[in-house]
Parts: sequence; C-alpha cells; structure tokens
Amino acid sequence: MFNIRRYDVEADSPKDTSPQQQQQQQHTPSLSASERLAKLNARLSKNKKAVSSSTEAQAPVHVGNNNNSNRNSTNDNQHSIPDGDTKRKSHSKDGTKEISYKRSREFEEAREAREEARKHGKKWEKRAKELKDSDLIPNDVRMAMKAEAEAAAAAAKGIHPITPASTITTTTAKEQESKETDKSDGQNTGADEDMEDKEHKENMTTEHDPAQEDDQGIKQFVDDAAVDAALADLALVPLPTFEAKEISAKEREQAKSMGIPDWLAHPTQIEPEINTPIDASMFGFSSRLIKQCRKAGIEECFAVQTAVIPVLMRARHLGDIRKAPGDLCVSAPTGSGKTLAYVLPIIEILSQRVVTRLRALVVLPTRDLCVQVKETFETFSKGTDLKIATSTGQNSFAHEQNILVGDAHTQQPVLGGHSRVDVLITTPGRLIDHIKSTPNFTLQHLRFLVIDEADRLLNQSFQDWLYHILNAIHPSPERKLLGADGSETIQVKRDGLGFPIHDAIAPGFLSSFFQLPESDVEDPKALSVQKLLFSATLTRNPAKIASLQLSDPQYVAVQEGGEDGEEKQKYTTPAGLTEHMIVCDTSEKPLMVLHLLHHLQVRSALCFTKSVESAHRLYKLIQLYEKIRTTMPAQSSTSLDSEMKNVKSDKKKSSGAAGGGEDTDDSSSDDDSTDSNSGDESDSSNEDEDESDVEMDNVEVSTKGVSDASPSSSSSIAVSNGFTDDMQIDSVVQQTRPESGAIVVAEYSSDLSKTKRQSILRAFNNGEIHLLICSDLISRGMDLAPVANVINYDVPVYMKKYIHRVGRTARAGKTGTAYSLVEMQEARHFKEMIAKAGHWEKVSRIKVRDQDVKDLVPGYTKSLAGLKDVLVSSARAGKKGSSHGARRMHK
Ligand SMILES: Nc1ncnc2c1ncn2[C@@H]1O[C@H](COP(=O)(O)OP(=O)(O)OP(=O)(O)O)[C@@H](O)[C@H]1O
Repeated sequence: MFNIRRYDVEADSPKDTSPQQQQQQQHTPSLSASERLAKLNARLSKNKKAVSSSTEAQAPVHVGNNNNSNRNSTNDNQHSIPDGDTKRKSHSKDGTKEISYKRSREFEEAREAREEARKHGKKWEKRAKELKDSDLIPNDVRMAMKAEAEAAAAAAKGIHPITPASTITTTTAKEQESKETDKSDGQNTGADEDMEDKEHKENMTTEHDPAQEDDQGIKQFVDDAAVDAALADLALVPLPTFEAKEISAKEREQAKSMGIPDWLAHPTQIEPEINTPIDASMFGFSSRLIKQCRKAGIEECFAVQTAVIPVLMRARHLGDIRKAPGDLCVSAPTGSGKTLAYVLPIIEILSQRVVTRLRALVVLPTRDLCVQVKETFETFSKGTDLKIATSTGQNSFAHEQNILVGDAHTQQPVLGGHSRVDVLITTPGRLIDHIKSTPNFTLQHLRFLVIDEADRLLNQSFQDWLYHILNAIHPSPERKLLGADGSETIQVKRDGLGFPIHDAIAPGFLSSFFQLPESDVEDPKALSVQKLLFSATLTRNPAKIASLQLSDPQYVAVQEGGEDGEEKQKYTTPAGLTEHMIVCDTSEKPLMVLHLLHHLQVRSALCFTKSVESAHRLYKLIQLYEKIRTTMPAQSSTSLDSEMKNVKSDKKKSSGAAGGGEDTDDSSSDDDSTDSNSGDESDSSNEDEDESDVEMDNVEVSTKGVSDASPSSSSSIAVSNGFTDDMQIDSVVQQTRPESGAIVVAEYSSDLSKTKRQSILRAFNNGEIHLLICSDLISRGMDLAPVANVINYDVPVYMKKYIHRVGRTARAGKTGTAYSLVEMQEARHFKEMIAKAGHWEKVSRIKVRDQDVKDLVPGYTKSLAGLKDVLVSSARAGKKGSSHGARRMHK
C-alpha cells in the first residue's frame, strides 16, 4: 500500500505543481455533490463560529477531497482540515456557552469575528475569481464556494451565515432565546444551559453525516437564493443541453433486432450551427490555450467541439484512480473540427502533468494524417512542455524506440512506466510493433486513447491491432514481468539486494507486474483510460463496436434534425457543399475533366481515382494535354467537328457502350453490375469492408484504361517535349508555369517518397497546383485548406467513401463543389447508393453535350495518342530508381 500511494503521488500529486494547478487539482470532482456539500456545511459552521467566537484562529478552508485522506496524504496535509468535525463540535458548543455567559466580551468578540469573516469572505471572493475560468471546478462546488463567501460576508455585517436549515432554525432560536433571557433576567439558568447543550449536540450529529445526505439533503443545505446569486455573480455558463434523438418505435425495434445497443441507437444530437466563444467558461481553457487558439484564428468552438470539450474537461482528474471516465463516440461531418475537439482538451488536461508518461495515444489510418495531427498538437501545445511524437514507420524502428523510451545501447533507457513522450500519434501497425518489441514501452498510464477515422480503423484487422491495444491498457493478473522469450517486458530499477523497485508503475498495474500481499483495504482501481472514437461516418456495426470494449459510452452526433426531429440523411455532409454528377461514357471521362478545368474553371481541385495506376495515367494525360494545348495553333470549327466525330466513333469501338455519346437518363442504364441487396439500415458489412489499406497500395502501371481509349496509338506524337522523364513535381510546376496559361497538374500517391509527398502538399497549399490527382490515400481526414473542388473521377462504390472524398472541400464552414463522373453502367448503383443515404436531392446533374467539349477534342486526341509512349518512358525511368521505383510495367 505504501508503494501504491507513493507512485500515485509521484505521478500526479500536486506537490510539485504550480499554485494554480494545485487549486485545479484540489477541486476536481472526485467527491459526490453531497459529500462536498457536507464539507461545505462543516466550513459554514466554522464561519458561524467566527461570529460567536474569535479566540481560535480559523484554519484555511478547503473544498476538497476528504475521502482521499487515506489514499493521498500529500493532498490532505496540504489542503484538508484534520479532524475538523470533532473540533468544530466541541468548539461550537463552547462558543455558545461564551455567548451565554460572557456577555461582557461579546462586543469585543463580535468585532474580531467580523474582521475574521471579512478576511475570509475576501479570500473566497478572490479564489472564486481566480478559479472562475476553470471548469475543472464543478458547478456545485462553485456554488458552495460562493455560498460560503456570502455567508462570511453576511457574518461580517452581523447577519448569520448560510447554514444547514436545521442549524439555522435551532441555533438562531437558541441565540435569540439566550439574548432574550439575558435581557430579561440578566443571567442564564443551569436548565437552559443543559437544553442548549442537548440541542447543539443534536444539531451536530445531524449536521455532518455525509453518508446520510442525498440530493434532498443538498437542497436543504443550500439557500436557493444564494445559489442563484452565486451563479449570476460567477457568470457561470451552464453546460449546453443537447437532446437525445427521438427514435420511432419501428427504428427502435430495428436497432434492437440488429443488436445495436441503446446508447448507440440514441445519439445525443447536436445541430451543426451551435458555436461557442473559445473563452467561454464551460470549456475551462487556460489563458495560454485561448491565446494559442486566437493566434490560429480560432475564436469560436464549432458544434462538435462545443459538445465534446466540456465532457472531456470534466470527466476525470489525472490522478483519480477510483472513477473510470466514460468513453465517447463522436460522429460529425467532414471538416467540422473533430480534431480540435480532442486535441484541445487533451493538451489542456495533460499540461497539468508533473512527470512525463505516455498518457495520450492517437491512432490514425495513414502516415499523412499522423503528420497532420502532430502539427495540430504542436501548434496548440506551445507554451507547455508536453512532448509529442509520431510513430509511423517512416523512420527506422530503432530511431522510434529511442524517441519513445531511449536507446538501450547508447544511453540509459527509461525504465518501468516512464516515457519520453506524453502524446504519441501512430498508425496501428507500427504501434503493435512497439507494444510487442520495445522494452519498457507501455500503455499503463494511458489517459486518452483516441481512435480517429474509427470506422476505417475498425475495418482494418491488420495484426489484430485492437486486441493488442486493449490488452496493453488493461491490467491483467496473467501479465508477466518476463516475456515469452524470458526478456523483461518492463525493466524496473532494483535495490541493492536485487528486489524490484516499483518505480513508475501505474497503481492499477502493480499487481500485474509484481506479487503484492493481498490487503483488505485495497480498493479496486478503475481503468484510467478514456476511449474516444471519431468519424464522419461512424459505424453502427454492433460487432465492431463491441470489439472496442467501451465502458459507460456516450454517442454524440452532429447532424441536422429533420422537420419531425428525425435525421434527414444517414450521413451529414457539410452545409457549404454543392454536389453534381455528370453521366458519361468511360472513355469520355478524361474529356470531362478537361471540360471542368477549361470551361467551368475548376481549380484548387482534388481528383480521386480508383487506384494509384489510374491516377498516374490521368495525370500524364492531362499534363500532356496542357503541353500540347499551349503550343498548338488554334483549329477551325470544321476540323474540330470532324475530330469530335472521330472521338465518338473511337469511343463506341473502345467502350462498346450503346446509345452514343449523349447523356442518357439514368433509367436507360441497364448494366447495373453492383450488388444492390448488400445493405440495410445499419452500415452493411460490405460497406465496412470498403477500403483497403491505402498505405499498402501495390503499385502497378498499366497502359489499359485511358490509353485503351486512344483512337490511334500508332499516331504517336513527338514526346521530345520534356515529359518523357520521370516527372518530379517541382519540375512540373516549373514547366507549366501559370503565366503560360497551362493548368498545373500533379499526382499524389503512396508511391511517392515522404519528402515528395510533403513538397506536393506544400505546393498545392500554396496554390501552385491547380489539380491534384490522387488515390484514396488522402480521401480521409486530410485537411488541405485550398480545396475548392473535388472530382470523383471514378465514383466510389460505397457511400462512406463518397462522403469522405467530397468532404475534402467545404470544410470549416467554407463552400465547395463536388463533381462525380458517373459511367453509364454505374448510374443506377450510384443513384441507389446516394438515395439510400437520404442524399439524392442534394446531387444535381450536369449535362455535357458534344458542342460543349468540341474545342477540347483535338488536343485530347493528340494527348491520347502520345500517352502510351509517355507511360512507357516514365515506367523505364521508374525502373532506373526514380520516385516511381515501385512501379512495374504491365502490358
Ligand atoms: N473552431 C474552429 N474555428 C475555425 N476553424 C476551425 C475550428 N475548428 C477546426 N477548424 C478548422 O477546420 C478545419 C477542419 O477541421 P478538422 O480537420 O478537425 O475536421 P474533421 O471534422 O476532423 O474532418 P474529417 O472528418 O475530414 O477528418 C481545419 O482546418 C481546422 O483548423
């Protein structure tokens, strides 16, 4: 037990913290409201005592965790009043006697008492002011503080302080009686004195019995008017109340039959428009964090942040080992600010830590997202000494180990539960490697486990990552100090005799690593970790949710309510998003992209294809087109007409599509190759299996697809125009300078090196790239500020992917447009998919006729003709070890 206490103190005790941190830690909501109010009551009695007696100096008053007295002696020694109740009882009794019998001292005492109470009141006023901005103090404690301040102030004016109802009545009556007796008789009688004593004893026994207090009791203890005054004076902002979504009996029945738990079927629904100023007291942010937010241009918290941050900030104090914080699942549209909804509270809470431990783990599906989230953490943690790291496999394993726990070979590694980082942002695969193979890497101190893009990750069973994480955060009696190979999983310091020193082991894990003698007073330790799941398309698959082993979960969903209170859509898209579809033949799709670029002036666009190779081909084609266009003489209208005819006849040959090139009504597409009975009201398992591991794209280049659509691959144009080499983005940007009028296009895929990816994203963010063609590597989570348009070159088969892709634009309240190029044979499925998600009326159709694209055709034809050669030389260059080294020709 001694050791357990020691480690608690070392990890989180306020002894090394700043006074402000200590205040916050004192006021964490670890006692029940009734217990805290019992403490308040005791202090209020003390104030009353100040009126009746000034002979004894008042001890500092503390609204704190008296129940911790047997756990954390440091806390109590610093902040609690030992044996307060007993002392107050006897003292109060004596005090009353003094009033009764020593009237001559009364004026002097009253003067001193007023002085004391005034000081006392000021102290509380000051304290309340200091703590005003911190929502770590629960409302009821604030009220208690305020009530106490008022009581003290009242006492200073000679009015009785707020005291328990029973005490007010009896004591006031008694004093009154005493005074009246004094007035009439000039002295008290022995019988009166006995009565007085008896009544006081009765008061005292009912006054301080927290065990018997319930909410009813609380109401008696606090004067309503004082509470109102306290609230008004402290300008408290109550937590926003959100309504749980009303669901119909049919929906309820459906959810039940599908095994969806009640909490998941009843999300707390939040309208997207609810914004709250960043300095609102409900967030309890420090001035440091508010300053950082303002610096980053954040003045208000978005709806998802308004809903989530207060819940996280109030959930649990870092050092509390008794109460498990509830888990949270959050579903909010793309670009609605989910990242800051967890980044800000994590930083704010962890910034109070004394010792570095790995306390926050953020799991994300891709490396790029890890980098992005790390940057966000770094921006907002400026001014703290929190250490933030990523582990994604882009650096060597040994390098990452060194960052996390030190290098065993070159320097002293951190032992036991120590860590060199506070926050780790990681992909699942690399995390599992560290759990399995990095000595002393441990999740035992984890306070936050964030699973961002949760449905994507839950869909990925890679290395059983979830099983390993859950195993690592749960203390288990089976866990051994030694691993299967006999090596120490956690290396601990040893004393001179070789006995292990339980240094830095989390209280809940001591029994996992060490054989401790059983004790009757041992309390079970609650799991300290809070699991936070975020997604724009959170799964409701019961099996997947169950696999997370959530504890006391809540589900918060940001979505628009329908007129009758029901959600309109299965997935909510950003309010500023406009969606279009263009139905066309397969072979016309590149031409449609050119149409968007040249006729609809689409810029700052992301264009999603179904694979890396498809992205590469389209990229080469458009690049070639731009080169040809900017060097080609203008053609006459007649020759354009004849070129158009050629394209259309070639298109018929190549695609075999019936019905010519005209856009047809959706119903005319009879080739619906998709499985239309795969889904139901919940996320279908098919939908969950939608995405492959995008980080693992196996890259192959084929000359099929776009090049197949070439009217004549033999009519190869000269490719001595600088495009035959492996085209580096920098050179591309240089070659197609905006002043030449060319559209700058680039490709982005897992095939590129980390440096190249970063330079492409930088160029795109700087507006140097007009069209970025990519696979789904950046379809989720990536926040590229300039994206004004999204083109679904290959429409996704599943709605979730559609939602994430189009969600790269219209972020953070901005507007944006999405275009989906729907092949005729896909049209029916596309419509069904969109309609099933309740989204059909949002998508409008654009009809593109021959004459609309006539001027693009000559250049397009020439580009197609030259594409094959370009691809071949590009692949050859790739083989020589260029950035496309992984590419293979696929004839
Ligand atoms: N309160 C705010 N005020 C202004 N901008 C904000 C605020 N919160 C977030 N943002 C900005 O909004 C953009 C989108 O935020 P974020 O990436 O967190 O969205 P998201 O909900 O995680 O989207 P996705 O589902 O696509 O991952 C970011 O550029 C972020 O900086």
